[in-house]
Amino acid sequence: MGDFDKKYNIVDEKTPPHELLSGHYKQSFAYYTLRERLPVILTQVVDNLSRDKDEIAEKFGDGAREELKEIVGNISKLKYELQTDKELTPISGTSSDVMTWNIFLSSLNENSRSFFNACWLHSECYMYRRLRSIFELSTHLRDFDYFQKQKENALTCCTESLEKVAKSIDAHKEMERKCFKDFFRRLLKLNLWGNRCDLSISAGKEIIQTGDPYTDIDILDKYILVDQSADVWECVSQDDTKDHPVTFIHDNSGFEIFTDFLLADFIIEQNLASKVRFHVKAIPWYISDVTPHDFHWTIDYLLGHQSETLRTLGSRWKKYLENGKFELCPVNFFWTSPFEFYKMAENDKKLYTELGESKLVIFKGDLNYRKLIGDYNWDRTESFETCLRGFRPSNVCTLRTIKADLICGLKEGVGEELDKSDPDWMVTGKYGVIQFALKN
Ligand SMILES: O=P(O)(O)OC[C@H]1O[C@](O)(CO)[C@@H](O)[C@@H]1O
Ligand SMILES: [Mn+2]
Repeated sequence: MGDFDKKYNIVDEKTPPHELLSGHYKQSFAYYTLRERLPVILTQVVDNLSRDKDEIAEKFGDGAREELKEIVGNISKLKYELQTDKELTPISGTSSDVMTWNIFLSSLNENSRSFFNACWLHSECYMYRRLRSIFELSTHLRDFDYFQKQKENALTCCTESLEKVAKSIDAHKEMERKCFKDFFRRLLKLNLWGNRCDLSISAGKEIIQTGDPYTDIDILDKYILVDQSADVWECVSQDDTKDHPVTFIHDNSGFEIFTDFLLADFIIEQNLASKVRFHVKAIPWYISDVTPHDFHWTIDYLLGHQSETLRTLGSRWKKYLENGKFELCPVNFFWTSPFEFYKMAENDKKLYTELGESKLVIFKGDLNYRKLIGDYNWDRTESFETCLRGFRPSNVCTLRTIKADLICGLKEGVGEELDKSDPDWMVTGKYGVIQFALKN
């Protein structure tokens, strides 16, 4: 265990003998994120509020216009605290997660309880949680989603591509059952690359998906550093588990959630599982993460689209929601807590048990990956199973494009090669992994 880790009370028997990622290290991506990326994200929220103030006042009333001034002041205060590495003070708010957050914060050692000295995962989640409190404590804007417009744009700006993908998939569906394995693996890869499109990495600018990513998908295979898609197929195609759901832990709105639905659709159509469950975030999170509103909005948007292909998909998915083949799980604050997933069994036993009912749980994206293996400087060849530290409530799959400097499960030499050929390979989202672990 590094000296730095010893400063934390969060150390327990599952803590690996590696350094934590933290803004404390000036050459790190954590430092760059806290110093450059997060202040920009806060500034953009302020800019968007001022740009949209008339629209907001129209929707939430004149009281909201008045409150906006105070809200902007509080966001600036949060930005100042972040930039000057202030202490992570208790969260105020009315939601049921406030107490858990504050107990967690008070468990951190005093000398590591600040933005740049805390573990990166914790201080970054903390910033998004504090931002939410500012609105939560207001009278008129409690339910306002300050990232909503960006999330909606992320879908509406790529409908051409959505249509192409959907058409191309339909054409391929006519295949024989013996080819379903390849078809499924392609959908899985499409779903992986859909994760390139999150908004927090681009500080809120849309990443426009063009072309037909389904047909082009094989070209990207060279960027998949670990490909266990065959194991995922093995798991999902087991006949004796088809009465068990497949569960998605969603990540981003826009193109990504569309590809989540395409994969879920295939699972239902091919009767691989009787239902697909979806978990989303309870509050606006990391700009693009899906909330219940985004989930329904996406399906309704497709349902009302002028493209017949998209309308057909939208109405099928709406029907699945009505007949229970798709199930949006009740919001759970565990997903926006500071906890790594190995802590789920002790912090939310019910959720852990519920995930255990599934034949497969698919964790989408970079942040979920960080919570699966923890913000540690793992040996890059360490096995995925080891890094999960016991968190295997069910068969677990992760589809993650690499946007943070932590990874596991690589073959010997792969990381070193990339360090030389593409020094930024861990933070651009250009590379991805499909990793899988069997239930405990
Ligand atoms: O939407 P995702 O894939 O979880 O990515 C979230 C973003 O947050 C980070 O994990 C930290 O800022 C990035 O590395 C990534 O850009
Ligand atoms: Mn995200």
